[in-house]
Amino acid sequence: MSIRKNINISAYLVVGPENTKNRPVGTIIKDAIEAGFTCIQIRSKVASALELIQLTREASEVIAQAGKSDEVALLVNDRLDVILAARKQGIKVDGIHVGQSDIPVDVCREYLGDDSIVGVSARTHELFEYIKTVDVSQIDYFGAGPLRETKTKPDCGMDLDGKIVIRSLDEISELAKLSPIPVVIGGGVKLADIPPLAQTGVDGFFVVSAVTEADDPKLEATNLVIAWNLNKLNPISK
Ligand SMILES: Cc1ncc(COP(=O)(O)OP(=O)(O)O)c(N)n1
Ligand SMILES: Cc1ncsc1CCOP(=O)(O)O
Ligand SMILES: [Mg+2]
Repeated sequence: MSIRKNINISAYLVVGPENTKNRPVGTIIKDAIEAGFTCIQIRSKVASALELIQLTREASEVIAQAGKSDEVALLVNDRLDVILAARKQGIKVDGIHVGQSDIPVDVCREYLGDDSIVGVSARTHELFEYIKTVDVSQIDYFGAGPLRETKTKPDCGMDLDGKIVIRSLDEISELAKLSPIPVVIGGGVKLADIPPLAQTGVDGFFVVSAVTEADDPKLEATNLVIAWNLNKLNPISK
């Protein structure tokens, strides 16, 4: 079955070389996958296209070596060009994550094809109206948040007036109920947040620093996965 139909965003790592305290990205990804993470996104605002292709290749190999190419999705943030180039080189990349100012969803879908995953960051401004009304026919999940401000992405949750809007657990529960497609929540998420977040009914959490900056990334990733699995509600069927 295509990984798109089987998408699992319950434990989602976003990572790039600027996040790892100089440790190899591939090693952090390996730790996360062995800990049970279900989705990996390569995201770098500093790496060149060639570096991103190489990181994507390493991530894809790590997933394959773990025997999880059919269960752990590998996405690239923003860079449709990088995905197309990687695929041209025979690298298995499963899709893209784009935000509100990135390449439009219909273009991503056209170039990546029906078996690919296209994830989209939900709009901050008028979030609930957006979730209820946007055409989701080509979108596989919404990324939303933040739970709190985060130095990993200082503009996360920035409203039209430049203020950062954080989301309460009640708002996140509402989002889970309203969204016609799965929702993954990130931005400032740490281990202690997982039990209440898992109880909101969303489909998953995403983290950067909780894992990539941990003294022991594998242990932290393991604890995050265990906490999610112990506390998650039965997903709302969508
Ligand atoms: C899973 C997930 N959700 C949201 C984002 C943020 O995407 P975007 O708004 O495009 O911002 P950048 O990540 O490009 O800075 C994400 N990357 N992943
Ligand atoms: C990529 C991204 N998109 C929204 S918040 C964020 C960064 C989250 O980083 P952290 O988990 O370190 O707060
Ligand atoms: Mg983006």
